[in-house]
Amino acid sequence: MTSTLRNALARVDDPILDDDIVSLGLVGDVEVDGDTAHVPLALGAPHSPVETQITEDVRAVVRDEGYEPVLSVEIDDTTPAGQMDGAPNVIAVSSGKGGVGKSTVSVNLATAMAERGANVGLFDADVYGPNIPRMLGVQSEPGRADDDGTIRPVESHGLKLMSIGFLVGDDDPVIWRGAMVNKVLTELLHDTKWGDLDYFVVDLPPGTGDVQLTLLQQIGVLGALAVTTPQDISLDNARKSVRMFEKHDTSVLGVVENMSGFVCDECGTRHDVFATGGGQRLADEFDHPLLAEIPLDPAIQQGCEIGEPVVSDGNSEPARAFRTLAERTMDQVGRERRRSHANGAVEIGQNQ
Ligand SMILES: Nc1ncnc2c1ncn2[C@@H]1O[C@H](COP(=O)(O)OP(=O)(O)OP(=O)(O)O)[C@@H](O)[C@H]1O
Repeated sequence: MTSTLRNALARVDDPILDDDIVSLGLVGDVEVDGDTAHVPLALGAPHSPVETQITEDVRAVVRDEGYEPVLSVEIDDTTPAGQMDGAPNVIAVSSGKGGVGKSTVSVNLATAMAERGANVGLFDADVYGPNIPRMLGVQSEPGRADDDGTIRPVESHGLKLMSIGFLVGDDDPVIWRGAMVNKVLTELLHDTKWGDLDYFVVDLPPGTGDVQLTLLQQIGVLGALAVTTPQDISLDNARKSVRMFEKHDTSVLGVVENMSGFVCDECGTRHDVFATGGGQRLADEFDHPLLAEIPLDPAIQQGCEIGEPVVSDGNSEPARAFRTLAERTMDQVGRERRRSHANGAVEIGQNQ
């Protein structure tokens, strides 16, 4: 009976890994109990579009076979899980240089993931410009938790937020040396009571120095996003970021082109203020996907000023672009995790 069900589940495809979920080793031991079928699935990117589709397809097949589905989700893989309680999928948002919109991308990405139903933590590690609390309109400071002295993150827009800005204030010039920055960031990260998270977005300081590397190693990053604007000078810096990740065996989930073009309200014409096609060129050069092109739009900047991420703004063009970014990023996370599980399963001979 369970083998019939297993065979039926092979009708469900993983559209990213391009094979069926049984052959990929994503279906564990199926158990039938009366008219209920328990199906363990190896999935790693909660609320991602593709994994949502896979679970819906599995439920439909199980029902077609005459059972009520009960799914459980657990994954074994070799990708780094965040080294915090709850081992979330850690996504580092990086840029080779400051001012390209890395923090704006981090905030809107994290908000969009939370709006899809995921538990999301956002860590503002940008020591040189910790302005995420302001971008989220956060007035309060994090509190000490009563029981064990850990710090409780601030909750805002469905996210759990901790920022180095809560310690230094965003007007204070940071004159710390690298070692001190590392120490403070590491303590802040580990002393925060994050709870169970699905995704953990880290807004890295711009550049490719020691601070960035230490953080990558400390947190256990699953993959990075490289944010760039379209013009050559920004691309040169973004290229350095991508090389830094590759050198340290950190996957690059994709490239984000920000300030990609400005569409005039009045005439509807697109103006490529900062040249065009740079993000795609960078993506092609390293064979990574271009995940989104975020337009240059005053609403994005205004959202940052008033503390309301533009992604929550209904159907506007920038909101849609950030939502696309979140969906594709989550799908890239799922791809990394399922692929790693599938490869492991093949190696240890479980995928027969
Ligand atoms: N697509 C966009 N359209 C309009 N304004 C934008 C866009 N992206 C970012 N901005 C604005 O550009 C400024 C810089 O953005 P942000 O602080 O996110 O950059 P950053 O790369 O994180 O900088 P740093 O690393 O120096 O802190 C902000 O005022 C922000 O509101």
